[in-house]
Amino acid sequence: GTGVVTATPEQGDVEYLSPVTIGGQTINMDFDSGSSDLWVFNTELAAGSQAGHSNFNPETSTTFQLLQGASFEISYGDGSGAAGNVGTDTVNIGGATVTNQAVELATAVSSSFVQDTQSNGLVGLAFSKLNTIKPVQQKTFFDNAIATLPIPVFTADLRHAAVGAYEFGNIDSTKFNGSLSWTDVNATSGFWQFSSQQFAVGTGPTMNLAGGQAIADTGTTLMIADPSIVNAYYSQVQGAVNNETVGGVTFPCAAQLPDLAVDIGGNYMATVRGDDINFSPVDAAGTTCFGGLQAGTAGGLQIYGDIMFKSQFVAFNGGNNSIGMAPHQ
Ligand SMILES: Cc1nn(C)c(C)c1CC(=O)Nc1ccccn1
Repeated sequence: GTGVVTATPEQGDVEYLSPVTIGGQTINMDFDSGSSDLWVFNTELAAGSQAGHSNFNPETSTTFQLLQGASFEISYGDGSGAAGNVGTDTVNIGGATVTNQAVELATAVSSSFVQDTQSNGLVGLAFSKLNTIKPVQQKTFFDNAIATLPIPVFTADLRHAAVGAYEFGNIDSTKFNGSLSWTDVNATSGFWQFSSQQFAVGTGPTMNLAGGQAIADTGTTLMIADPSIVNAYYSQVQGAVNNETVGGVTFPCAAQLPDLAVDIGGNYMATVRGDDINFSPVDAAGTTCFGGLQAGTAGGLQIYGDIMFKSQFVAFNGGNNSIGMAPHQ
């Protein structure tokens, strides 16, 4: 069957949380199309790390089974990470159910996860080749569910400061304008990766980023793009500065931010709304704001995170490894 769950933004759209039922226990988790481990806060974690979180208890699940000798260790591009043991259990996401899903029980998590008490783990939705479980790599929820879904797709409908949805096995055409533009992804990296070689700032000319590549990553808050894009963009924003102390580009909160259009696989220019690029104030007075568009390394992989998803409805097709996009309804 299909599955649909709410995607509720944390304060400031830092991440989006969705209910996941593991062995009958419902836990709010962060769906991440940029990684491939399903790991959860749990009762094996040190009490200090458990504090404030919903913690899965493998002992009270009648369907949990330890995967003897299995472990995981994951680190994310922002330096955060988690590690621990592994079991299997029945995982139900809005009705879409997998009976033998690898559930990774963190015994160590980095401070950024401990501090974010709204989030109790991640559901990795990239390709299973990125799963970190050893000695035998395991499959993602989507990989395990795909054969049972009416269509081999999940969709992300993320909104600014409003409740959206993740859906498995169905594309709700009431959620986007017009029709989806489809692009083949290159799954070799394990990410939902596509070429992104052109961009335009506001009503300006289309500019080239030869060889540009990007991933669609619901687990990343911002939009990490090539410095050439970032510089071209903020050259159009009065008062934008690269603020070393804050760790990225800031500008006056009153600044008028242009839209940014980015190429998706050569088939579609996805427009990211300028006001979504005004991410958050960095000072109490709300005078200076932090940009939702920040620079990655020149020539590196670009990460189109939640800032893009707030403007674009995205369908992930695991049947033919493609991504569909259209502006939100
Ligand atoms: C890949 C990457 N490089 N850099 C600099 C960043 C910020 C990323 C994205 C990233 O770390 N995303 C993430 C973090 C925690 C949990 C899930 N996803």
